[in-house]
Amino acid sequence: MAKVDAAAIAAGTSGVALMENAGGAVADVCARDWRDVRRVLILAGPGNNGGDGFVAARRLAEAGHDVVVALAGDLASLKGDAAEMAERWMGRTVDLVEAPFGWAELVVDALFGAGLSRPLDGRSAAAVRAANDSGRPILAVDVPSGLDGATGRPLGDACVRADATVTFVRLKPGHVLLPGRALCGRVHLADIGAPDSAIAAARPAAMLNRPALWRSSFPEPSIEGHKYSRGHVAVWSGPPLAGGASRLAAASALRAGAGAVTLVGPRPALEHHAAHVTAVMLRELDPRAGWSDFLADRRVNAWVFGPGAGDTEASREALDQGFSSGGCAVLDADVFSIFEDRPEELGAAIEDGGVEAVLTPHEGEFARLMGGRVEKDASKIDRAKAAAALLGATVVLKGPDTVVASPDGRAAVADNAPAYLATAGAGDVLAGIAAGLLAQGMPCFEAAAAAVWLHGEAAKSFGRGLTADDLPYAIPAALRALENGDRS
Ligand SMILES: NC(=O)C1=CN([C@@H]2O[C@H](COP(=O)(O)OP(=O)(O)OC[C@H]3O[C@@H](n4cnc5c(N)ncnc54)[C@H](OP(=O)(O)O)[C@@H]3O)[C@@H](O)[C@H]2O)[C@@H](O)CC1
Ligand SMILES: [K+]
Repeated sequence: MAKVDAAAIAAGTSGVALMENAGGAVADVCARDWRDVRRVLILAGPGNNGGDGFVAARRLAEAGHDVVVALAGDLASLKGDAAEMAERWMGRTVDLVEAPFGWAELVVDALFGAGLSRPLDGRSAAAVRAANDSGRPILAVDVPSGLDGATGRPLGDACVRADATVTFVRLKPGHVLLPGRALCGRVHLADIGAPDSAIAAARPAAMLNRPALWRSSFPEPSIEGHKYSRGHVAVWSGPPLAGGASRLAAASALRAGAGAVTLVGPRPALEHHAAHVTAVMLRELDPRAGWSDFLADRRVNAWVFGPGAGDTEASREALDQGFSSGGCAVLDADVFSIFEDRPEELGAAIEDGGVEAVLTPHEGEFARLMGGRVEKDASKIDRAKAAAALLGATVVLKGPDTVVASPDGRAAVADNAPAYLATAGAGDVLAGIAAGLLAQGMPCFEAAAAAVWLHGEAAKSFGRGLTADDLPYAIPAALRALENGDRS
């Protein structure tokens, strides 16, 4: 944002104009979302975030509100645009320690924004705690004070818990990554007049995971096609009593549009599968040849390994065969135990086999695989990107804010997963959807991002009470939402 700011100013939009628009947007949200509120307390910090607060104070007072500004520090030490805006404020200003929380009906948090450089302490930490404890609604300017907008994590113990946040130009990682997203409340994005050329000057760290990002490569079934032209997915099945996971993946790959899906495994496991599946095919494993012959069949376009596979000798052997046969692969679950603390070796196996791989670890599996190689304080976006670069694969770092990262540096963050999607087996479904899309020719990053989005939409269409068993049946509703252009 500092780059955008500088480029906007160089292109002729003054810093004061940007600040006027930013503060104006805050006042507009106050007036719109808190229509009946009259008494507004504005907590203003020592930098430009505080400057936005002074503009909002003036605009709200002009609109007839009773406004008090509680300033951290003294007026004389304000600088630049913030000093200018403080000068234009003709109303009441008190010291932060005298902030009248009891009087206020709404608190605007303009203490710290993008310039937060260390944990809050002393008077600002006390003010933030008092604001949170006041029971008054809080509207944060840019980011809730105390939150690191780049990582989505508070820098220390004290952080504003806002009901709503107004940010400018573009969302920041902290508005979508957790716990930041929860601390922001409803997020309003305001255009403050930064020209497009200035915005283009900054490369975004990530995109929101929306259909616009991958829709152009989403597979469209052709009327002239047949089942194999829509792709064939092979799913490795582990031992009989762990079969549910691979079955969920297989059913989901089919629902995502793969023309054919086969579960491959030892006979006792297939006998269990046979009691459950109909459209999914079963292929008994040749105890001598393994599944490499099957994968070598040119009609298998994508394979899934991990769900319910088990960390056994047979599993390791089958995974090796998978790597040697190349193709597209979704690697999940037990793959991360098999390669515990050995991501370089997993990366080498992917590279040597010429495999186009999508890896789908949750945080625990990610830590198991990566050991200490990725800085744990880095943002979830940066951690996923670092792993993707090291592994030479698309990494889907799962959670309520799933990040998909490509080795080429692109990343997408999902914000559409409902809380009840955190249920046993949901990850197996995600792996299956991704494989179904890969088999239809979608590139890894796009397939992974689309799978994550569809997974979230499927869950939402089903609603609460969802189990992973329900998810494959809910995929058609998500595909319909995509077709109808919802949320694109
Ligand atoms: N294009 C845009 O997006 C636009 C952005 N705008 C707005 O500008 C905001 C960014 O402004 P900013 O850079 O001045 O930083 P800001 O957050 O006000 O804080 C810096 C001050 O706080 C201090 N400080 C830091 N941490 C501290 C701590 N823990 N405890 C105590 N002090 C601490 C720090 O001191 P220092 O670290 O230098 O010692 C410095 O004095 C942005 O969020 C948005 O609201 C709009 O106006 C216009 C267009
Ligand atoms: K703030």
